[in-house]
Amino acid sequence: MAVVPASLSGQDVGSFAYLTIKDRIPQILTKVIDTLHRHKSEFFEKHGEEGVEAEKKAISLLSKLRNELQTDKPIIPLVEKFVDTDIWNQYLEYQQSLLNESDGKSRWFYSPWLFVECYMYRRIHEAIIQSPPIDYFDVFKESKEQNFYESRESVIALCTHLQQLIKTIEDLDENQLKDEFFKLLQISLWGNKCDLSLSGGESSSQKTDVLNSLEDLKPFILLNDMEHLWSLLSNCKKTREKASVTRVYIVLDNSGFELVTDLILANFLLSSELATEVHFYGKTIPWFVSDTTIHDFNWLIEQVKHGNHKWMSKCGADWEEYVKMGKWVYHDHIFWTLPHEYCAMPQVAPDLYAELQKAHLILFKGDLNYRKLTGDRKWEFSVPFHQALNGFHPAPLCTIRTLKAEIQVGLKPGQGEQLMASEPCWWTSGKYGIFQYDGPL
Ligand SMILES: O=P(O)(O)OC[C@@]1(O)O[C@H](CO)[C@@H](O)[C@@H]1O
Ligand SMILES: [Mn+2]
Repeated sequence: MAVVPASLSGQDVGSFAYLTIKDRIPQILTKVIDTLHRHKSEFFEKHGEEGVEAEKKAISLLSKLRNELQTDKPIIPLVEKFVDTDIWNQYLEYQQSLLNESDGKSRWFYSPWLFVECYMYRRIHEAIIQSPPIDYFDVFKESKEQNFYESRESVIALCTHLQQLIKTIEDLDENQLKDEFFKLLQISLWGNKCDLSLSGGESSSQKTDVLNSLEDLKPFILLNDMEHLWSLLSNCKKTREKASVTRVYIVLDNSGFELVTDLILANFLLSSELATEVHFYGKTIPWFVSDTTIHDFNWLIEQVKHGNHKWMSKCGADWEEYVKMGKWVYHDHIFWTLPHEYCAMPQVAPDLYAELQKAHLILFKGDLNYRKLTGDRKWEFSVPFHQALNGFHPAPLCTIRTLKAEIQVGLKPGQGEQLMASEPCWWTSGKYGIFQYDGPL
């Protein structure tokens, strides 16, 4: 095993991880409890007294969870049977086996941040599934929907742009097509600013005109491997035999505005023939507030289709058609909501790893994916991305992420230190973004 640095953790007082565990996570839990409260009458209407009792039970489980967290109690095993319960509990044991200090029990502030933060969302899910008949309830649904509604103007602008582009796409020369590809990649990048976990669950939608801001935002792209993506896909297009395929996989992040930007990009990939199939990977359970589940994916396409705007509706109708025709395929896998680093995928989820190996290119959206790709570890800024991936190389891949955690690799010597000196929050504010590629050049 290669030597890897220590994990980011709440032990480092004042770090972003510490502040997340201390402030942001309890704030999210409080919001979840409040959401359940607000739906009390809905539960009553649907399920009668049983619904109200279930709401009380879920709230009491969540209040207990918040107390465990705030008093830094030991991390306890999951109790409710679910597809991943055993894997989670094995992982908890594994984390305990790594401890040589304290009382040998994993604790919120002492254990790796990635582990405890994932565990918190998994415990929220447990509280819900332990509370039938409201065990179907997505506590983050409202916020995700609000994010979409508030971004309406930007969604219309993007759909209109895409439809105009498609009309003339066959007349574009190579350079023009490449420019358009780059534009939509950047839109998908900046779409990642809109996650709801960083804002503690508060509204974080897209209200500015992102299309006309791209030039101004360029200086904030710290690593820009877009050219590699173009070479790879345009080469696939040129050398592809008639009946063969080019598969692009998008490991999705947030629903709402970010998902729209990803679907716009995916639509362009098909229309430009840079890809012939797009596969999407979402989350099986509600995750990190705004992450996409199959319900969010279908809901959003439906909303776009009935958007009451010519070009928006056209996009929605086309997207529905792509799904029906199998040109767009949505996949679920429990691995995406486990706490493991991606380098563990071949052991933990060999079926998923084998699936990813079929991709011509995998796009990993968002900050959490970056944390899992690099193991959420204290890597030096200049360590090559390939090394930080620690053996995870299923296919050529690119991470598209705005920086929202204290982790960044692959920078030029001195670049990270310089940013640190001039702007201490550079890697947590979401102001900067990267396209970081790993694969054959
Ligand atoms: O993956 P995303 O949606 O881009 O970001 C997830 C995120 O908001 O969650 C954590 C804070 O709780 C941070 O790592 C990160 O900023
Ligand atoms: Mn997210």
